[in-house]
Amino acid sequence: MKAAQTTIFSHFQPLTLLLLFAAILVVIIVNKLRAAYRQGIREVPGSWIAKFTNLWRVSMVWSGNAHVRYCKLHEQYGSLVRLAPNFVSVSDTSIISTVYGINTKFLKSDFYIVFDTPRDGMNMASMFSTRNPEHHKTLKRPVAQKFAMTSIRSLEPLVDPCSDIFTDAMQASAGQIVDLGTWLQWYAFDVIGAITFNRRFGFMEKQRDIENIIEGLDFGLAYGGIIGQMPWLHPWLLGNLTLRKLRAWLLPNAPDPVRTAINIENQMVLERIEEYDKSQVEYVESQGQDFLAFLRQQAKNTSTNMSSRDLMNHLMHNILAGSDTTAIALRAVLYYIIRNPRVYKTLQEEIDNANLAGKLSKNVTFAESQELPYLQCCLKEAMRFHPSVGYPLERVVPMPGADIGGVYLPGGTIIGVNAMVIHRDKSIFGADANEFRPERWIAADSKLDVPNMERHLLTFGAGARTCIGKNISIMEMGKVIPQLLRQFTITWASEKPEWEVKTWWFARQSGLLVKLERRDNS
Ligand code: HEM
Repeated sequence: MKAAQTTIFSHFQPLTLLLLFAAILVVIIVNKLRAAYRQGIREVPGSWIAKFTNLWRVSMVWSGNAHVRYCKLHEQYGSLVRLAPNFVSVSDTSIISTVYGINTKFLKSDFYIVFDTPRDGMNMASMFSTRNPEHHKTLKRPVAQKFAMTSIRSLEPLVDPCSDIFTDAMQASAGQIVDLGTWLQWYAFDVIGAITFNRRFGFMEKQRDIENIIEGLDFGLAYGGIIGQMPWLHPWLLGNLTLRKLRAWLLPNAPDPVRTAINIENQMVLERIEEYDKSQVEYVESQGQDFLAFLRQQAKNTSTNMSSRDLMNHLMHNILAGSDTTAIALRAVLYYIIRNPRVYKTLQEEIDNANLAGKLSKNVTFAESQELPYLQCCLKEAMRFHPSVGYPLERVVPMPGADIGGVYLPGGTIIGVNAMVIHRDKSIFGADANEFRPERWIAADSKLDVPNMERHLLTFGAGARTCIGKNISIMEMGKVIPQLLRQFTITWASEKPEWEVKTWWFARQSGLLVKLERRDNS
């Protein structure tokens, strides 16, 4: 044994070790050079460091300024920008239908694995995060009907009590400075709880971050946004079940998105599933418009048995995909209205006239909101000016490669179009694309090609994987905003001239401090 050890050791003399390291270094350098100067992608301009390492891209998103940086990079380099050895950001809009369209061969990249959620000891892809088109179809089939326009109205009775709690709380705070951004987040979370499993989280009633849900999910977004740039790290970090347990044991008070998700599942969703299963007749008849009731009822009607894992996957996914996104859009609408007196006045007049004509119910309905054309323009313009997602929607170029914006990129290259960049494209949205101007969406008045603008509005993504919850959000916004503006005059009350935006996947705003004064209508 001793002799054997001596023999092995004798092979590793300093010179041998040095040669070994040198060989490894040469292999790494050669691989880096090959990746950097791969045919096709080498023609794409960008920072020279980005050719060699993903760290450049990580440093770019780390600051939370990606929404600004992406725009500047495209201004500097043009429609294709290389941000990493294997990643190209694209602002050439002619590729959108090929890359994102129905039956596309450009599949979601591994960026999305950071949004898989843990369940039963494994990481599980959701309808949003799955990279596999067949899996996507399987997940989408049972729920698609509930997201359809025809079903949206059935959700309104679940939304109305949330709007009342919200406006009542604003009544109580009238005249004081209110952090409207936080309230809109509480509102959006409570609405999504109500429509998903017929229970509000209670953020608005308790006026605080219950069970640190918001803190945990914020941390998850920052983690996902940064680690998603190097997704191969994820299995060694929060994607690793053992490491996660160790982290929770060592740092019990640190924000933990996984624990947050598990807490929501165990403390809220499971309880509702049990309640539903115990008294389903009463539940369905009295309140059964929510997603849980729909899925349980559908399984019963079709004699299919959706596993509790799949059921949980659908319900949790609604909560994760539909809360922050809507809160960001709501903040954007109100912020830009408040900061643009001309727009505010026009919108206020539209709402007041409709109200005087008896066209608005106590709880404004979705149908009524759609009869307010200027409001609809404000919603679109705010979501154009400040889309909720601030990163490119990443897709993988299929084998053997594809022509992207005039450059033939090899299969396996990751590309993505960023709504933040496209939405400021003057050739689509007009010379004043950098201004907030809802009138651009009025087809009769606008000198712009409005249908073309609609096609390039990427707030909800595009094509095969476009947002399935879009109508729910538009319904939510269309209902609450007129209700709020009918009751209050809202003014900017922060000492700072603007809000602050930090982007880690979602472009989240803070500092939306306002004062609400009661109006005669309240
Ligand atoms: C203003 C609010 C919202 C915005 C801005 C938004 C944005 C988006 C975007 C950009 C995508 C595409 C992501 C990609 O291609 O990588 C997406 C997908 C998705 N969103 Fe939304 N979303 C919103 C509200 C909602 C709501 C309320 C729900 C559910 C209740 C929801 C559920 C989903 C789902 C399930 C997908 C994946 C669809 C698929 O791959 O088939 N979203 N969303």
